Amino acid sequence: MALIENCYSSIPQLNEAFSAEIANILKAGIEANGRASLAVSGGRTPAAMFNQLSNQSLDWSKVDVTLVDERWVDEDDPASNAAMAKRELLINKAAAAQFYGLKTAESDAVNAVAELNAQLVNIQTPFDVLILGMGEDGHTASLFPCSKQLEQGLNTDLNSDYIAVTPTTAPNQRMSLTLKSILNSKNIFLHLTGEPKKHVLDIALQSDNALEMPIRAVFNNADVKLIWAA
Ligand SMILES: O=C(O)[C@H](O)[C@@H](O)[C@H](O)[C@H](O)COP(=O)(O)O
Repeated sequence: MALIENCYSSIPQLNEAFSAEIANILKAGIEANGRASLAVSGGRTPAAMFNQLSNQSLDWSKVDVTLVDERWVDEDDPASNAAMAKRELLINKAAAAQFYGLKTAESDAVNAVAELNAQLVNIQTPFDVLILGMGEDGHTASLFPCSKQLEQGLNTDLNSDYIAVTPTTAPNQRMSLTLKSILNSKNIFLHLTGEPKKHVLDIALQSDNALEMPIRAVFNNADVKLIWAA
Protein backbone atom coordinates (compact mmCIF):
# COMPACT_ATOMS: atom_id res chain seq x y z
CA MET A 1 0.00 0.00 0.00
CA ALA A 2 1.50 3.29 -0.99
CA LEU A 3 0.94 6.95 -1.53
CA ILE A 4 2.18 7.77 -5.00
CA GLU A 5 2.99 11.47 -5.11
CA ASN A 6 2.30 13.66 -8.13
CA CYS A 7 3.16 17.27 -7.31
CA TYR A 8 2.48 20.09 -9.76
CA SER A 9 4.04 23.52 -9.71
CA SER A 10 0.69 25.32 -10.04
CA ILE A 11 -3.01 24.61 -9.71
CA PRO A 12 -3.68 25.27 -13.45
CA GLN A 13 -1.00 22.70 -14.32
CA LEU A 14 -2.50 20.22 -11.89
CA ASN A 15 -5.96 20.76 -13.36
CA GLU A 16 -4.74 20.20 -16.90
CA ALA A 17 -2.74 17.04 -16.13
CA PHE A 18 -5.25 15.53 -13.68
CA SER A 19 -8.27 16.08 -15.93
CA ALA A 20 -6.38 14.47 -18.84
CA GLU A 21 -5.41 11.49 -16.66
CA ILE A 22 -9.01 10.99 -15.51
CA ALA A 23 -10.24 11.22 -19.12
CA ASN A 24 -7.73 8.57 -20.22
CA ILE A 25 -8.83 6.17 -17.48
CA LEU A 26 -12.50 6.71 -18.36
CA LYS A 27 -11.79 6.12 -22.07
CA ALA A 28 -9.94 2.89 -21.24
CA GLY A 29 -12.84 1.80 -19.03
CA ILE A 30 -15.35 2.44 -21.81
CA GLU A 31 -13.20 0.51 -24.23
CA ALA A 32 -12.86 -2.44 -21.86
CA ASN A 33 -16.37 -2.58 -20.35
CA GLY A 34 -18.67 -0.47 -22.52
CA ARG A 35 -19.18 2.06 -19.68
CA ALA A 36 -17.03 3.77 -17.06
CA SER A 37 -17.66 5.45 -13.73
CA LEU A 38 -16.37 8.44 -11.82
CA ALA A 39 -17.05 9.11 -8.12
CA VAL A 40 -16.24 12.67 -7.08
CA SER A 41 -15.96 14.54 -3.80
CA GLY A 42 -17.56 17.87 -3.10
CA GLY A 43 -16.10 20.76 -1.14
CA ARG A 44 -14.16 23.66 -2.63
CA THR A 45 -11.02 22.01 -4.02
CA PRO A 46 -12.33 20.25 -7.16
CA ALA A 47 -14.36 22.98 -8.93
CA ALA A 48 -11.66 24.34 -11.27
CA MET A 49 -10.48 20.84 -12.17
CA PHE A 50 -14.09 19.83 -12.85
CA ASN A 51 -14.45 22.68 -15.37
CA GLN A 52 -11.40 21.44 -17.23
CA LEU A 53 -12.55 17.81 -17.08
CA SER A 54 -15.96 18.77 -18.47
CA ASN A 55 -14.26 19.75 -21.74
CA GLN A 56 -12.29 16.53 -22.19
CA SER A 57 -13.21 14.64 -25.35
CA LEU A 58 -14.61 11.21 -24.58
CA ASP A 59 -17.96 9.53 -24.93
CA TRP A 60 -19.52 11.03 -21.81
CA SER A 61 -22.85 9.35 -22.61
CA LYS A 62 -21.11 6.14 -21.46
CA VAL A 63 -19.95 7.58 -18.12
CA ASP A 64 -21.74 7.26 -14.78
CA VAL A 65 -20.89 10.12 -12.42
CA THR A 66 -21.70 9.89 -8.73
CA LEU A 67 -20.63 11.42 -5.43
CA VAL A 68 -18.28 10.07 -2.78
CA ASP A 69 -20.39 11.86 -0.20
CA GLU A 70 -23.21 14.32 0.19
CA ARG A 71 -24.40 16.81 2.76
CA TRP A 72 -28.04 16.03 3.66
CA VAL A 73 -29.44 19.24 2.18
CA ASP A 74 -31.56 20.07 -0.84
CA GLU A 75 -29.93 21.17 -4.08
CA ASP A 76 -30.88 24.80 -3.58
CA ASP A 77 -28.65 24.85 -0.48
CA PRO A 78 -25.10 26.17 -1.16
CA ALA A 79 -23.71 23.14 0.75
CA SER A 80 -25.13 20.64 -1.78
CA ASN A 81 -22.41 18.57 -3.47
CA ALA A 82 -24.86 17.49 -6.18
CA ALA A 83 -25.53 21.12 -7.08
CA MET A 84 -21.78 21.78 -7.21
CA ALA A 85 -21.17 18.76 -9.47
CA LYS A 86 -24.00 19.83 -11.78
CA ARG A 87 -22.74 23.41 -11.94
CA GLU A 88 -19.01 22.70 -12.34
CA LEU A 89 -18.66 19.24 -13.91
CA LEU A 90 -21.85 18.12 -15.67
CA ILE A 91 -21.53 20.91 -18.24
CA ASN A 92 -19.90 21.26 -21.67
CA LYS A 93 -19.09 17.78 -23.08
CA ALA A 94 -19.67 16.13 -19.68
CA ALA A 95 -23.33 17.23 -19.74
CA ALA A 96 -23.98 13.92 -21.55
CA ALA A 97 -22.89 11.86 -18.52
CA GLN A 98 -25.42 10.02 -16.37
CA PHE A 99 -25.46 11.52 -12.86
CA TYR A 100 -26.47 9.61 -9.72
CA GLY A 101 -26.82 11.86 -6.67
CA LEU A 102 -27.01 10.66 -3.08
CA LYS A 103 -29.68 12.94 -1.55
CA THR A 104 -33.08 11.28 -1.39
CA ALA A 105 -36.45 12.50 -0.14
CA GLU A 106 -35.85 10.93 3.31
CA SER A 107 -35.47 13.57 6.00
CA ASP A 108 -33.03 11.37 7.94
CA ALA A 109 -30.11 10.05 5.86
CA VAL A 110 -30.13 6.82 7.91
CA ASN A 111 -33.35 5.85 6.13
CA ALA A 112 -31.83 6.36 2.66
CA VAL A 113 -28.96 3.87 2.93
CA ALA A 114 -30.87 0.89 1.52
CA GLU A 115 -32.15 2.94 -1.44
CA LEU A 116 -28.62 4.09 -2.28
CA ASN A 117 -27.18 0.59 -2.02
CA ALA A 118 -29.88 -0.43 -4.51
CA GLN A 119 -29.11 2.53 -6.80
CA LEU A 120 -25.51 1.36 -7.07
CA VAL A 121 -26.50 -1.58 -9.27
CA ASN A 122 -27.18 0.96 -12.05
CA ILE A 123 -23.67 2.36 -11.84
CA GLN A 124 -20.61 0.78 -13.45
CA THR A 125 -18.70 -0.69 -10.49
CA PRO A 126 -16.03 -0.94 -9.23
CA PHE A 127 -15.60 2.80 -9.85
CA ASP A 128 -12.96 3.43 -12.51
CA VAL A 129 -11.97 6.69 -10.85
CA LEU A 130 -12.67 7.82 -7.29
CA ILE A 131 -11.47 11.23 -6.17
CA LEU A 132 -11.12 11.98 -2.48
CA GLY A 133 -10.54 15.28 -0.74
CA MET A 134 -9.36 15.72 2.83
CA GLY A 135 -10.46 18.09 5.55
CA GLU A 136 -8.10 19.77 7.97
CA ASP A 137 -9.31 17.37 10.69
CA GLY A 138 -8.16 14.42 8.56
CA HIS A 139 -11.64 13.41 7.38
CA THR A 140 -12.12 12.05 3.91
CA ALA A 141 -15.42 11.46 2.10
CA SER A 142 -17.75 12.03 5.09
CA LEU A 143 -15.84 9.70 7.40
CA PHE A 144 -15.33 12.20 10.20
CA PRO A 145 -13.14 11.77 13.30
CA CYS A 146 -15.20 11.82 16.49
CA SER A 147 -18.44 10.89 14.74
CA LYS A 148 -20.38 8.04 16.35
CA GLN A 149 -20.57 6.24 13.01
CA LEU A 150 -16.85 6.29 12.22
CA GLU A 151 -15.97 2.79 13.45
CA GLN A 152 -18.79 1.36 11.36
CA GLY A 153 -17.78 3.37 8.29
CA LEU A 154 -14.22 2.07 8.59
CA ASN A 155 -15.29 -1.53 9.20
CA THR A 156 -14.60 -3.31 5.92
CA ASP A 157 -16.89 -6.17 6.99
CA LEU A 158 -19.89 -3.82 7.03
CA ASN A 159 -22.44 -5.00 4.52
CA SER A 160 -23.15 -1.57 3.00
CA ASP A 161 -21.57 0.75 0.45
CA TYR A 162 -23.03 3.80 2.20
CA ILE A 163 -23.30 5.08 5.73
CA ALA A 164 -25.17 8.04 7.21
CA VAL A 165 -22.86 10.15 9.35
CA THR A 166 -23.48 13.00 11.78
CA PRO A 167 -20.18 14.90 12.08
CA THR A 168 -19.30 16.71 15.28
CA THR A 169 -16.66 18.83 13.50
CA ALA A 170 -18.73 20.03 10.50
CA PRO A 171 -22.32 21.03 9.76
CA ASN A 172 -25.05 18.87 8.18
CA GLN A 173 -25.84 15.21 8.42
CA ARG A 174 -23.99 13.39 5.60
CA MET A 175 -24.15 10.35 3.39
CA SER A 176 -20.79 8.76 2.69
CA LEU A 177 -19.31 5.84 0.85
CA THR A 178 -17.96 3.36 3.40
CA LEU A 179 -14.26 2.53 3.52
CA LYS A 180 -14.99 -0.85 1.94
CA SER A 181 -16.61 0.82 -1.05
CA ILE A 182 -13.82 3.41 -1.38
CA LEU A 183 -11.16 0.68 -1.32
CA ASN A 184 -13.03 -1.29 -3.96
CA SER A 185 -12.35 1.43 -6.58
CA LYS A 186 -9.92 0.81 -9.42
CA ASN A 187 -8.09 4.15 -9.20
CA ILE A 188 -8.13 6.17 -5.97
CA PHE A 189 -6.91 9.76 -6.12
CA LEU A 190 -6.40 12.18 -3.25
CA HIS A 191 -6.73 15.72 -4.61
CA LEU A 192 -5.23 18.43 -2.39
CA THR A 193 -4.22 22.01 -2.97
CA GLY A 194 -2.47 24.52 -0.71
CA GLU A 195 0.20 24.26 1.96
CA PRO A 196 -2.22 23.81 4.90
CA LYS A 197 -3.56 20.57 3.37
CA LYS A 198 0.00 19.32 2.71
CA HIS A 199 0.79 19.99 6.35
CA VAL A 200 -2.26 17.97 7.46
CA LEU A 201 -1.20 15.15 5.13
CA ASP A 202 2.32 15.15 6.61
CA ILE A 203 0.77 14.74 10.07
CA ALA A 204 -1.53 11.98 8.77
CA LEU A 205 1.48 10.09 7.42
CA GLN A 206 3.11 10.00 10.87
CA SER A 207 0.77 7.40 12.40
CA ASP A 208 -1.67 4.61 11.55
CA ASN A 209 -4.51 5.66 13.85
CA ALA A 210 -7.45 5.97 11.47
CA LEU A 211 -9.96 6.82 14.20
CA GLU A 212 -7.96 9.99 14.79
CA MET A 213 -7.55 10.82 11.07
CA PRO A 214 -9.80 8.68 8.82
CA ILE A 215 -7.80 9.46 5.66
CA ARG A 216 -5.18 7.09 7.08
CA ALA A 217 -7.54 4.16 6.59
CA VAL A 218 -7.43 4.76 2.84
CA PHE A 219 -3.70 4.96 2.31
CA ASN A 220 -3.06 2.20 4.87
CA ASN A 221 -5.17 -0.18 2.77
CA ALA A 222 -4.84 0.90 -0.87
CA ASP A 223 -2.52 2.47 -3.40
CA VAL A 224 -3.53 6.12 -3.52
CA LYS A 225 -2.33 8.67 -6.07
CA LEU A 226 -1.75 12.01 -4.40
CA ILE A 227 -2.44 14.89 -6.77
CA TRP A 228 -1.09 18.05 -5.16
CA ALA A 229 -0.18 21.65 -5.95
CA ALA A 230 0.58 24.53 -3.60
O1 LIG B 1 -18.57 17.08 0.95
C1 LIG B 1 -17.50 17.15 1.50
O2 LIG B 1 -17.29 17.89 2.47
C2 LIG B 1 -16.38 16.33 0.99
O3 LIG B 1 -16.52 15.48 0.00
C3 LIG B 1 -15.18 16.30 1.85
O4 LIG B 1 -14.63 15.08 2.14
C4 LIG B 1 -14.16 17.24 1.21
O5 LIG B 1 -13.51 16.60 0.15
C5 LIG B 1 -13.18 17.75 2.21
O6 LIG B 1 -13.88 18.32 3.29
C6 LIG B 1 -12.28 18.82 1.62
O7 LIG B 1 -13.06 19.94 1.30
P1 LIG B 1 -12.49 21.21 0.64
O8 LIG B 1 -12.09 20.85 -0.74
O9 LIG B 1 -13.63 22.19 0.65
O10 LIG B 1 -11.33 21.66 1.48
